[in-house]
Amino acid sequence: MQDFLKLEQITVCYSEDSIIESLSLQLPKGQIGCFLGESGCGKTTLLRAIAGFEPLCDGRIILDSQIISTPNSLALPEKRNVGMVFQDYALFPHLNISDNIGFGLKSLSKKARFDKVSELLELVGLSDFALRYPHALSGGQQQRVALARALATEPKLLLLDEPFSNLDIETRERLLPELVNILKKRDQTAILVTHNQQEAFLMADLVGVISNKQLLQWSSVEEIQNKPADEWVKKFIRN
Ligand SMILES: Nc1ncnc2c1ncn2[C@@H]1O[C@H](COP(=O)(O)OP(=O)(O)OP(=O)(O)O)[C@@H](O)[C@H]1O
Repeated sequence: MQDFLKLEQITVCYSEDSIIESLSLQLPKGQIGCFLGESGCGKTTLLRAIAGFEPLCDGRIILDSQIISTPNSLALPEKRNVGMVFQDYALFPHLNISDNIGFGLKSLSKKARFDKVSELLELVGLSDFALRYPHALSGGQQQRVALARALATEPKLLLLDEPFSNLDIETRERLLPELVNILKKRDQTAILVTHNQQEAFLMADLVGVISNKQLLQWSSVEEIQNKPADEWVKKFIRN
């Protein structure tokens, strides 16, 4: 399978301090990768570097055969065709839910835009909320709008930072297989950051365990569970 996303020995720093050091991985098209690791290990920083919000100190990032980050060049987030769902939703407060989801679809005809927004509203279970404004939705509902908005532009790569953290268990259990289903149907390549191992194991084709600035293992769920790379991964996975 052709590697669609390649991180080649990337180092990400804040000021003088490196947060991620010489990290490499490949993700084939249509696969879902997931980063796991203890709080503060750099999962979000890594996601932000892939999205183009953080420059690299070293290495390069290649997406669909295009170099999108090196220490000397950084394709802007909006130019690299990467969608991101943030922990804090980042919805437009002055737009209703339909317009939030359809924000990136202005080049479509009114009808095509309406159909696309309707499909996404249904996907995230918010068809009855199309005309509401973000402040009148629960945190979980806002998170689902953010997800629908990110999927709307059909990005080459979808990045999800703790996308389910504000959802109740029932919604999470309903949405998770639905999300995997829709990503797979669209051959959507995605990377997810989560604290929840169960979630990672249910969703991911490839799981990455990060600790001490390094990617300790990047492999299938089965391999992570049956052949952990070292004692640290073994202990972390069993926790
Ligand atoms: N803008 C910033 N400037 C300086 N240091 C930062 C900045 N953002 C994050 N850090 C530091 O970088 C490290 C990694 O943070 P990051 O948010 O990437 O971790 P994380 O694994 O996503 O954590 P969590 O699971 O708690 O969300 C932390 O030590 C954090 O304090």
